[in-house]
Amino acid sequence: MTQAIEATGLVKDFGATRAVDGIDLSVPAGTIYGVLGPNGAGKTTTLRMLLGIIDPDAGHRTLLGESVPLRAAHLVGYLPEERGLYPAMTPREAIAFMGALRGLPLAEGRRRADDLLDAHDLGHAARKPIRTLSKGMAQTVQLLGTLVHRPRLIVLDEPFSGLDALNQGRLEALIRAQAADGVTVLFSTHVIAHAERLCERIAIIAGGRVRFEGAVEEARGRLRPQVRLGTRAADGAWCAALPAGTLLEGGVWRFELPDDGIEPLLKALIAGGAGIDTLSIERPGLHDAFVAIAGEAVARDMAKPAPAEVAA
Ligand SMILES: Nc1ncnc2c1ncn2[C@@H]1O[C@H](COP(=O)(O)OP(=O)(O)OP(=O)(O)O)[C@@H](O)[C@H]1O
Repeated sequence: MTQAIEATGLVKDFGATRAVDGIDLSVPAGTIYGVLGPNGAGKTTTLRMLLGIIDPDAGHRTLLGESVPLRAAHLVGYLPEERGLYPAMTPREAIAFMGALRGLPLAEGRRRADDLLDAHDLGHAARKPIRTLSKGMAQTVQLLGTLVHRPRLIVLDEPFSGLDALNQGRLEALIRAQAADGVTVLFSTHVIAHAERLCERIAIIAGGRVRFEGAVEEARGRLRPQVRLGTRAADGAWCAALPAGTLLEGGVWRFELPDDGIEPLLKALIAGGAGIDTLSIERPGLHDAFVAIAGEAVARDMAKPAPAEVAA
């Protein structure tokens, strides 16, 4: 199997609302894959359909080779967007319980829970009621419960929301470690930076549709590198050599890298006595690519926190 997940033409309506409007995506086995989109884009509904928690109104999906996704449930770990653990349970019991729900014997679950909690600096809290833990600690416990049965595919819905910077960094490390072990990781996010740092491939979703699906590098490659050039001379005949569309911003020329590279332009500037002060050539980031693909309005919506984050 080369694809951990394949979906074609997924559609889901809730009453008069079309939450997902014909989504295709494929997640290669062993990759870290990001589903990016603003709140309400249809990410959660898509993940739930992929996992078999809800059925699509139209379309097909295959999960770890199973056309009935629930048949692969024991090989899958899922962290839902709504977090919640029984407050009276201990982390050790909660993790073992979550493993048992995926077919792991309880005794083995407890053993693994102890190891996982120790490895994540939570050994001291293993036997305390969850209600006494901080929110970040409880979220880590839930995540460990998602991993305890050693799934081959992990699906995390907005896993970074509600975590402080330290715990976000830890979660990034954990996702990388899982992928290094050959586990496929699929996560949704409305924060482009997390996807840029972690993902090989992404789907950009807005309004229930996929606007882009493919490698992060391919998305970034859709935009040309940007050149910033500072010159000592304010103008001269050499200005004619600057590409069409060049802007002057705060005394610095800004333009897209020409097809034939920077050298012919530099020769013209040197010959014309422009006096080169500063020069930088920058590859566009995923944020710029996102704006080009999905538009400014969707990119602005991405910056808005999820309702759950506002309430937190
Ligand atoms: N069970 C439901 N009943 C009615 N409408 C729903 C239901 N679930 C989702 N929707 C609607 O479907 C659309 C997509 O929601 P979805 O939760 O999939 O988006 P999302 O991208 O995950 O956003 P968020 O991160 O805010 O959850 C939204 O308009 C939402 O209000």
